[in-house]
Amino acid sequence: MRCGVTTSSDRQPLPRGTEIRGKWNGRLYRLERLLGLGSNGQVYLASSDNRINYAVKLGLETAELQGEANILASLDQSEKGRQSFLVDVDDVVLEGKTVPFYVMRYVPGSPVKDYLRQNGTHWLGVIGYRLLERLTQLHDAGWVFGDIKSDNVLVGEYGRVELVDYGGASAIGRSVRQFTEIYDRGYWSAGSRTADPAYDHFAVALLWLHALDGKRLIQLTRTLLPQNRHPRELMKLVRSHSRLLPLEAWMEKALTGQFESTKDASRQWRESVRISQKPKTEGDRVPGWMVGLLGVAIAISTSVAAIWLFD
Ligand SMILES: Nc1ncnc2c1ncn2[C@@H]1O[C@H](COP(=O)(O)OP(=O)(O)OP(=O)(O)O)[C@@H](O)[C@H]1O
Repeated sequence: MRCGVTTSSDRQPLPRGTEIRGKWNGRLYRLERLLGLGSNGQVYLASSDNRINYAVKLGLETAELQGEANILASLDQSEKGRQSFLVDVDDVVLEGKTVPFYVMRYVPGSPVKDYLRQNGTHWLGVIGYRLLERLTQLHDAGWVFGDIKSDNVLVGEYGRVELVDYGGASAIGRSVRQFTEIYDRGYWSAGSRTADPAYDHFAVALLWLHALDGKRLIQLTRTLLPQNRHPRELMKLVRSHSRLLPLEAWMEKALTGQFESTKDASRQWRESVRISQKPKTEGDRVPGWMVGLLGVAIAISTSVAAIWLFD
């Protein structure tokens, strides 16, 4: 969990149009707008060489930022088939102070909770599947994401899913570096904080509970005595929610660490969604194109195919 020490996020955001030039590598970035304030730093959408597709993270804690950049570099190394995420690491002098920063590929999209609110919960099947596919790649490369939560799971056009904030990623077998309390299996007495794929499966289940039934989840965390925090309490929420009930078996396995692998979690998700999409009444019917979209995501998992579907 993050400790609440003072960091650059407590500082006023830098005005739009601020230019920063790296002290060592010399690249110039123009900060276009603030994307997010984290406990560790400020993240800006930025342009360089007239391309607006960078996210620059500025912080005051050199060690912390350097640690995050190192993780991103190792991830790029172990996931060679993917487009690199880390672009640059440098320092900039601002008002006489040296401020470390690193530059990432910009990920367009909205936090998954907002996306489902704006576009409808019928997107859950496709988004959930794509999230599990991304986690499969990460786990196969030897990493656990750790800090899964709505702000870190961004959904773009046609339900495309990308993770941000890899600062919390941990090598499998190490302790989870960073987590958010209500998503943490340790908090719910459901297992250790050792990084294994099941740690992420648990957090994915909490993500769906939080996104679809946030009020009751928060209420539960406020009223339960610590010794009563347990997956069975979470399952009571699942069983009494019309959207989550069809995913009951999947949610139970995720909350109790019963998937053999993330591939297995992904396969069982697909199966649960397929069954839950069978309409019980006419009004229940999931749009045909949505079923098709999941089918195509499964077959090829590329957005090109999704765009084609809409043409
Ligand atoms: N590469 C990116 N592309 C787009 N948005 C991003 C990117 N990286 C971060 N963000 C946005 O900035 C926010 C804060 O960034 P980040 O999570 O890295 O900071 P943090 O200090 O680790 O935050 P937290 O305390 O919330 O974990 C993210 O929630 C996300 O909305």
